[in-house]
Amino acid sequence: MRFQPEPPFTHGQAPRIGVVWANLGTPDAPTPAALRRYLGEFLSDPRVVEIPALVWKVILHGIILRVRPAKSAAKYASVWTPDGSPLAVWTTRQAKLLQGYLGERGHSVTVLPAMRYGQPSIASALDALRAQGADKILVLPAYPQYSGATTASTFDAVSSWVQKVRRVPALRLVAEYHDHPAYIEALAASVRAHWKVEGPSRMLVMSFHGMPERTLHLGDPYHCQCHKTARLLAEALELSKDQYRVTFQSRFGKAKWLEPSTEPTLKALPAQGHERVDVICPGFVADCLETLEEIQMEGKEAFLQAGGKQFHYIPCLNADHAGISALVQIATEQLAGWPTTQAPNDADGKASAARARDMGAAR
Ligand SMILES: C=CC1=C(C)c2cc3[nH]c(cc4nc(cc5[nH]c(cc1n2)c(C)c5CCC(=O)O)C(CCC(=O)O)=C4C)c(C)c3C=C
Ligand SMILES: [Fe+2]
Ligand SMILES: [Fe+2]
Repeated sequence: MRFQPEPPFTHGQAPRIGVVWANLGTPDAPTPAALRRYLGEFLSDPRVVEIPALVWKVILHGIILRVRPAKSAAKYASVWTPDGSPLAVWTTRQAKLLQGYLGERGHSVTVLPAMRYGQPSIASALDALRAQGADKILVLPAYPQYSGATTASTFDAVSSWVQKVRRVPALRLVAEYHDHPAYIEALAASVRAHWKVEGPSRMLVMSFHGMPERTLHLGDPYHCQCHKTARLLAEALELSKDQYRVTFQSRFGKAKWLEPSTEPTLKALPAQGHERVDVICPGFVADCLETLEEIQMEGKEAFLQAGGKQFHYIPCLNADHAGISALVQIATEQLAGWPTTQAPNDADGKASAARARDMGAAR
């Protein structure tokens, strides 16, 4: 069958509005086998690695998937929690909180977490929302800054699902929110809260996930959006230019990536007179391998070994009240015009009355 069967429909069923809170995905265990599955899917996405397919297939299967899974599994094991991978734990919790906060503000919507790679897949979240009767769905990626590798790839997954569905719901895709005042203020509040306990820092490093530099020249707005987020955050914190740095982490492969790189920057700071550094990762809304292992563990070690004395990692927004409130504000603006404030019973009553009338007229 070309199009999958529609979920059962009962006349009078209240239409629902759904939100998909979409993140990258993470392995389901910190083991080489799970990493091979995860990296195999992730790194086969042409949005992530933009080199000719055949050449990449040979490198990926011949080298990378033989070597990297064991190394990455050991890194994941160092941050794994009793409830699973931090990225999965936070993303699930954030979806629940988002639905709860939206409900408290009178918006009756179902929010489901989804992962671009692994489970729960974007298609399964969209199927689940359709099964609940959702005829309007907002897709909110967990990426404030747009990039082809992340945001566009999420939209690709939505579009593949659309091509298999008979009754396609109304869809809205949120492309970016890198300069949204509520998101900037949530980040600023998290830094201020940290400084209230630890005292202010003379150097704040804002570390974003890297991308191949070529994507910048090809017109990907990611680099520009990271810099705008950083500038707005610095302004909110009243930092002068010499009190913060914008860096890029998680380099992959041999191509040139965006500069400056986080680790060399951290290593250079002590010689420039900085005994203390505070690091925040504003592009990640949830702590994950890249923030916990690469920054909080490896970054700290690099800074201390280079002569630094105090390394402070400022966690991602995670389940932070201001962070979730910012996401609620972003979602609410994007849901504008959709009847989210209609009480389900009310909607149910109106829908069944209207349908009964339609059916009567049709007979
Ligand atoms: C060519 C490779 C990669 C590109 C391009 C890339 C872009 C990119 N990634 C994120 C966010 C995350 N990446 C994470 C892990 C991760 N990223 C890559 C490679 C590329 N990322 C790899 C191989 C991995 C897996 C870990 C490893 O083996 O090193 C994660 C963490 C996932 C987790 O499970 O915790 C996130 C989040 C962004 C935002 C981005 C482009 C802007
Ligand atoms: Fe990545
Ligand atoms: Fe990494």
